[in-house]
Amino acid sequence: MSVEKTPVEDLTEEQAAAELAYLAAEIARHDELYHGHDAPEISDADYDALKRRNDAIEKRFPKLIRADSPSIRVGAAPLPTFAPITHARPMLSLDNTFSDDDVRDFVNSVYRFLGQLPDGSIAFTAEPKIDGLSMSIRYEHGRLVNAATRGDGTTGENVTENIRTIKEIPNRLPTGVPDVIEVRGEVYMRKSDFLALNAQMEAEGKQTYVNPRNTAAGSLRQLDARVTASRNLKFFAYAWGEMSEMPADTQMGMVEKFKEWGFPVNPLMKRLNSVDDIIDHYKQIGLKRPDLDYEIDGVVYKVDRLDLQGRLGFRSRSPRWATAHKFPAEQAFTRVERIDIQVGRTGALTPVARLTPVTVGGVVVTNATLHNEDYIKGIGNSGERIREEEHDIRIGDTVIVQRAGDVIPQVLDVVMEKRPPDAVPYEFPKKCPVCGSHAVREEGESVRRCTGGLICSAQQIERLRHFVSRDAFDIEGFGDQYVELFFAAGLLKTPADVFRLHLHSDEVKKAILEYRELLQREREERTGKRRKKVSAEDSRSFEGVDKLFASIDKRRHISFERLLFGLGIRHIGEVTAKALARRYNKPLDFLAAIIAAADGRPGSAWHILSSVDGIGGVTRDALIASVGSSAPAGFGLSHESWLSGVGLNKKQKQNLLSRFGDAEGVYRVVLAASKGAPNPAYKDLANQKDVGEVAADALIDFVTETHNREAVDDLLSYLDVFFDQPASSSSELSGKTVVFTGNLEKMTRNEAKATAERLGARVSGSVSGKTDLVIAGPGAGSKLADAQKHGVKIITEDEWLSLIE
Ligand SMILES: NC(=O)c1ccc[n+]([C@@H]2O[C@H](COP(=O)([O-])OP(=O)(O)OC[C@H]3O[C@@H](n4cnc5c(N)ncnc54)[C@H](O)[C@@H]3O)[C@@H](O)[C@H]2O)c1
Ligand SMILES: [Zn+2]
Repeated sequence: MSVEKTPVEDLTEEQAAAELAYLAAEIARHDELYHGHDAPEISDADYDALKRRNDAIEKRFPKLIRADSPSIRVGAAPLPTFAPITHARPMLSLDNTFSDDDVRDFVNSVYRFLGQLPDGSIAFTAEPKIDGLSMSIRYEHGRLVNAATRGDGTTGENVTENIRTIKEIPNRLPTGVPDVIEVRGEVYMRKSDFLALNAQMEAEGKQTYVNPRNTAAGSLRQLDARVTASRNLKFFAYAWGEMSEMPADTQMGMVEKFKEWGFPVNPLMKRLNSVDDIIDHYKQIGLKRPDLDYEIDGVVYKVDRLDLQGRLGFRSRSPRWATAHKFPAEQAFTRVERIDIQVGRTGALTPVARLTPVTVGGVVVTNATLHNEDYIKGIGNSGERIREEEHDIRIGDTVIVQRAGDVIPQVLDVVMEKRPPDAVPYEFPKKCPVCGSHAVREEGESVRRCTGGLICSAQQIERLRHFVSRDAFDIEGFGDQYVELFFAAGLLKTPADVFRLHLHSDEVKKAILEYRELLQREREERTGKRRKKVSAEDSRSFEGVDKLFASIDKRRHISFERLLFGLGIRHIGEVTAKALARRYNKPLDFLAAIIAAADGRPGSAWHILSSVDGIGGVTRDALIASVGSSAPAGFGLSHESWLSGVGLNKKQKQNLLSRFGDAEGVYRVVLAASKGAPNPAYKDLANQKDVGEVAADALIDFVTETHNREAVDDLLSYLDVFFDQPASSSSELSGKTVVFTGNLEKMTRNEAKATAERLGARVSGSVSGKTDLVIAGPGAGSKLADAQKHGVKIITEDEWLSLIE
């Protein structure tokens, strides 16, 4: 998704520096994902756009070029899993060109650099840019001695054993080959092999691969060379590293030699002089692209004569004598058969278009994400149009999909001429397709979310993890694995199930045992070693289970604020939970307050009116009051004179008129707002410190969902909820600011903090003149020194404990 960016010419130096820092980190991250892990997060086109932005900023602010700039780095550091190999000559990247003009510029720059007129006398080779993984293979005395990936250009990964499994790559060379040669080229996977592999994965119920490039890279960088062998990888030779002797003096001549020596070379390579011929060859290759059995992402041009290449030399990350002319992102037409809604772990509803399968760049595309309901309508994240009016996406529509590189394809546009006459605008569901709870969309958000957090199976794992976590119910020993394990075993669905686990103690133990066996089997498969079987009688294995039940039991006595926070209601963080717990001191009061507030939840007109610039709460309420007392239209009072009578200043009046058209428009909105104005109960809830409207709305959404109330009632039947006493003002500590530092030995930090707060103290993270007391455990450092400096009283943990007794 594109975000509006400040044009490079408008950036201040400060903004430029900040953006370069961001881009350096972001591009390095994508390099690592792409080159290091063969698992990119963004498309190549998006990645290239980041690089271009970086280059443009650096061009305008050359002083700001960073030492870690992506314009001077290649690839990503080799993985430590493989032994490193330092390349005898660096393996560089290529400069990119995207338009015909860029190609002209490249050719002209070559002539200029060599001090020649662009008279067409210099020959260039043009060959497909294979989308694979570059490799340097070293032969000594005709024998393959090692092979390395590019890595960061200087050091690559030793993958010799894996390379030996590729049949196309000779192990021995014919006689007459120079003593030392390094042949470089691209390892790739054929599209047909890729599709067959995916078909097999699917048949075995396994995860399929995304594209041939990442699959080739992943297949090659395997610790077990047998896996590589099973993948039928291929190779094209097109470059070289160290050569003890040069067998040719042109690029073309070198590639011909490689062919003679038994290496596969690409048949579409040509030698050309004029820019027009070069561009024509690019187009020819582009036309053949869909029929080639390997993926290519452009055409590489290189100066043919090696002596000229030598004079042109290198920039920091690429040769000056070559460039890669990239193809635009690949697109195809297909039909939207269905729109499915997926519910994520946080409850977000994401629409996915199910497409008639279509091949885009060798990859069969069947799905495309539609992001959210606005995207379907053609509206972007900031409310801007991303497609023409009426080009909303409908079931039955023929659409243009783009697979800009590797990630999930996008639907670019709708072909209106092919829209079936009966296609209707897509109606986004208002209910969660997984659990049936209502799905709400918050003001200013594009995402619609399921409110049935506790009972929605799409979200349950996430909620349960949160429920048992440190800051919520704090159940000792209940880690994420247990949550997943018990969930999978059907023992744990809602929070109340946590307190029922001990009733299924045998099943709990069985689940844990099976899990341990699985871990052991995996370990054995990895290491090839067998171990003693874990036995059910092994009592030690289950020591932990009884402990777990004990720590669950301990938490049946729980504070209201932890309970509230533990439910994982959206926007109810610790601070808000605490504020609510302080305000209400019976669960029923709390529930009643929310139900009363639900009836008085303001309508959208009220929100719209509140959002007009310059209209604060007082003015808004005055406007609303005025429509209640005098009804203009019916009593001969014009809308204009009504508006003038409210007592607005000029600016406010202007803003209202420009937002709602005319006085009548303003009147209508105010009237609607008066009907949907918040009631006192809502205001009371939302106006509390640390609560606010967003949290109030989330609470209402949660409580008004029957399923949630049932789940909470169920939970409450196991709990003994206590409400923190309002801070007793008689306590010695009330109103004091305290700081804990060093290691506390008898209580956790959280416990210490909670007790201090219960006694009315404020807990701060740093010592200042305002601090009243520092509790220092062993290992206290700078805070202790600060306390001494400010003359603050310092006590030990034991002294603290006796103080609070
Ligand atoms: N999606 C992402 O997150 C992400 C991240 C990093 C890189 N990338 C993609 O990877 C590429 C950038 O990586 P790069 O630095 O390797 O540059 P590059 O792929 O643009 O060009 C250099 C490489 O081209 C290869 N190549 C293929 N055929 C060739 C031929 N005939 N002659 C010479 N070289 C040939 C070589 O392996 C060489 O190393 C871009 O396509 C970029 O979009 C994507
Ligand atoms: Zn749901």
